Amino acid sequence: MGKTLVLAFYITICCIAFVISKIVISVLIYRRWKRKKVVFEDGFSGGKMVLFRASAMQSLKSDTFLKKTLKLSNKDIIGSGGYGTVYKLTVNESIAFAVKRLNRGSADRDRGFERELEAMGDIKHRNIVTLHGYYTAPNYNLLIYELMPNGSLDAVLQGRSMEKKLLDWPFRYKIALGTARGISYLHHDCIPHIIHRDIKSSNILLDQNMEARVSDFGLATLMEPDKTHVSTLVAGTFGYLAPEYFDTGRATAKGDVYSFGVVLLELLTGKKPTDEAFIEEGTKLVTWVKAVVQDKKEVYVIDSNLGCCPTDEINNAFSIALMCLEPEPSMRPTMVEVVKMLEQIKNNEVVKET
Ligand SMILES: Nc1ncnc2c1ncn2[C@@H]1O[C@H](COP(=O)(O)OP(=O)(O)OP(=O)(O)O)[C@@H](O)[C@H]1O
Repeated sequence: MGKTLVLAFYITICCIAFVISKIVISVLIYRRWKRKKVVFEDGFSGGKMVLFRASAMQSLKSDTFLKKTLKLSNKDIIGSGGYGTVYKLTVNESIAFAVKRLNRGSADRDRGFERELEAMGDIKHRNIVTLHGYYTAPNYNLLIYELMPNGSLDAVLQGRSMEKKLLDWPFRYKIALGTARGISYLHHDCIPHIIHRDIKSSNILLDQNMEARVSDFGLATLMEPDKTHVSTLVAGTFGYLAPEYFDTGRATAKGDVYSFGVVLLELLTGKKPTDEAFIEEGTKLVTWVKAVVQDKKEVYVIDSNLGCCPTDEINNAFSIALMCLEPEPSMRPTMVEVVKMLEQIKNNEVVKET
């Protein structure tokens, strides 16, 4: 009787394990299928369009989409950066995309396009802009993203895209936390891990709910799990780069943490790290804020548009920013720790140095 029971127990365990393994395999196959591509060749211009299979793309006919993409003109431009121009592609009243055009010809730009595909091809996270597909032609490449209706954080902070006063402390806190979660996902959950290398307010886009989405992976570096750094040529944006990067040329996750610290200061003070006033005075946003915090005068430097906000929350946010901006990289928290500390702010817990 005893033996029969033991046997029945083992058989049950085996059956459950079998069913669970089948479910896991099915989920993996489904996820891979979802990311499968629909490829559309364009005989006329010699280009190739690849659309990732996702719900947003399913209702679209690739040839209609391709025709609309090829018709983009100056009137559709919504932004431009050092590497390319961004257009709004309207499919119909309810569906629109952002299309970034990168002219080919320089190895730098081609490499940026490849990096973006490598890094973003498989990512799906609520705080990272989704890449829906791409188009590659002999003279240029296009990247097709979901459209972020509220534009970039720097435009909002500088009052270029919507009323700055709308961006009060609860919104800024939400943006800081969302950005931190997005970077934390890249650093800790993606395999291989991803170092963004160009975290700055113009690369943080805002969706219809003012939720932050990290974008622009043109400089991103994929890092094998056992590595701590990747050697690169100095690239990134002045004002956001960690000091050690100039000496070592090494891209590390702690470099992204530093850049995030600068963005957090921008959110708190409303000042641009590249503000000419700092250059004229021979200082930097980071140095200026450090002196202010040392004198316990945070309240005098916060952006007046933050509205009425709890002082302890603001002081804690300043402390987190300064931890991220530690000159010694090993003293900076990881992005997982940053997320935790930011979450503690709303739980009224005192943020402690890590
Ligand atoms: N998915 C998107 N939805 C809405 N607007 C976007 C999107 N992607 C980019 N933009 C707009 O286009 C602008 C330019 O973006 P882009 O990534 O080319 O350059 P950048 O980050 O501003 O500068 P650089 O690439 O030189 O560092 C952004 O600041 C933003 O306003």
